[in-house]
Amino acid sequence: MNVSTEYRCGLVAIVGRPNVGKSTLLNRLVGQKVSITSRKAQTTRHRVMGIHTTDRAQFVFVDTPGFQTRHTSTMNRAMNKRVRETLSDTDVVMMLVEAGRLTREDRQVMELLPKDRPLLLVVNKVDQAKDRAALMAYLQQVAAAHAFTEIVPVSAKQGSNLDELLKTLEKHLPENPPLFGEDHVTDQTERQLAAELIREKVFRLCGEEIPYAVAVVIDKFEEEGNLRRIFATILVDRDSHKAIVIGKGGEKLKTISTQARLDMEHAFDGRVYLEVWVKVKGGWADDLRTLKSLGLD
Ligand SMILES: Nc1nc2c(ncn2[C@@H]2O[C@H](COP(=O)(O)OP(=O)(O)OP(=O)(O)O)[C@@H](O)[C@H]2O)c(=O)[nH]1
Repeated sequence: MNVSTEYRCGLVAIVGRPNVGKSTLLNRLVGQKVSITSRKAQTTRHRVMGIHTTDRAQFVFVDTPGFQTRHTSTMNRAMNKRVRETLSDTDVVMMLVEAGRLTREDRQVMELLPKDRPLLLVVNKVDQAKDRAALMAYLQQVAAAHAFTEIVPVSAKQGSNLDELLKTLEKHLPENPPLFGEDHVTDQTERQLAAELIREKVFRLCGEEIPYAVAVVIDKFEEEGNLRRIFATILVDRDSHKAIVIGKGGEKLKTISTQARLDMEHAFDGRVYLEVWVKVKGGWADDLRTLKSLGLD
């Protein structure tokens, strides 16, 4: 049997007003946060938040930049238009609400939902529902509020009914081969990946001249919206190696950090400010830091 003809894969947008449990659900569905080392054309308008792969399907969960429901000025109407366009770029839209609550903000989110995609309403936090009758009444209320393709009650926190949710989602994914292979996804943290990308550039750009192991320490890693500010130090064994890594007039180091930064922006799908220093390893303090960065302390 040719598996690829039956395999399902697609982009699943997760939307919902703040606090409905989007992050909790995503963590439950995909486990550890992943970094993508290779972006795909299909995902350029989205940020891939996580991937769940089985032997039958691959779910690529994405968020929708600019999704907001608070304002209705002209500028935001333009923004909402963009949000709508971005959402119709996905294969399935999954909207979350809290069991027992349907607020004005929820209704505003509903207004932004595309009409030509499968729409899944996930009623989260059912563990908080008072009783079965109240939950049934609530499900009827949300079913009347918008034309959802499916409604699935879950508790992201307790992990209940998530298999059912994935089964329902799978039905609505198009037949496609998986978008991401294992080699495109790493479960390294973004911090580790940043260090690895710098190290790789050092080897690529001065490999022959630096025969000894080079360690990269991430001194600071800050996230601010879509921008990551990363401060790193390349630790080398001797002064002569430091000179090689820095290069004439700092040219080599500049190339290393520019190439590493571009790779990071690609992998993290966001802007990166990168500052890289070179230091000669010396003394116990640096050695300790090196061991730490290698996870060997
Ligand atoms: N009781 C209960 N609480 C939940 C459940 N899912 C999430 N929560 C809680 O709801 C709160 C908000 O959850 P988040 O996952 O941060 O919500 P979010 O939608 O990502 O929020 P924003 O990042 O603000 O958009 C947290 O305190 C969660 O622990 C659930 O199934 N049951």
